[in-house]
Amino acid sequence: MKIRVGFGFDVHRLVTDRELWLGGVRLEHEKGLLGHSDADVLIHAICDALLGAANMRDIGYHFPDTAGEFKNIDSKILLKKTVDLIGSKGYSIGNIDATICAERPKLKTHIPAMQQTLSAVLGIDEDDVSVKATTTEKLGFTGREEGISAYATVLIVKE
Ligand SMILES: Nc1ccn([C@@H]2O[C@H](COP(=O)(O)O)[C@@H](O)[C@H]2O)c(=O)n1
Ligand SMILES: C[C@@]1(CO)OP(=O)(O)OP(=O)(O)OC[C@H]1O
Repeated sequence: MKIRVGFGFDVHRLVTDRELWLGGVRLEHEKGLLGHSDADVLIHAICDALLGAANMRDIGYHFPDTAGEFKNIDSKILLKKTVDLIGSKGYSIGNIDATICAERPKLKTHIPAMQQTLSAVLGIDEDDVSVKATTTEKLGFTGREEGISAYATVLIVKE
């Protein structure tokens, strides 16, 4: 059995007049994340972690932000495509551990919905998808609520 680890990181800017999508879940907030897609920063970090683990470049390589087909796309679709990409190299997902850095909104009550949504798209147990949240204690761009960042670590396996 081959076991590989991967790491992903992403940032998107918070702006008015955009929906806020995190972990495949739409949250009520006065601002949303700006991007070519729905800008789901958590899903993008997970996609990059999965692609990195399989040594298959990154999200922008497979889904360029210059392509009309990805404009405002639901990032859950990109996540499913990413699972299929690593599957084409024989890999399946062991587990995922991720952290969202956001001053606001409070995310703790939404974490179970994110875990449920992500595990369904990924085709793995909810117990294998960990999502955590932290503020950055009002420091930096996340602390000033200019943006939200996310980090993800994954383990993938090939029998
Ligand atoms: N957007 C967020 C940020 C944090 N949480 C929860 O609060 C806990 C404490 O956060 P600190 O940044 O002050 O350490 C954190 O462990 C999360 O449980 C949250 O729900 N939403
Ligand atoms: C997802 C893609 C594609 O719609 O666009 P964005 O939503 O701008 O997100 P980013 O994290 O910059 O990653 C790559 C992209 O090509």
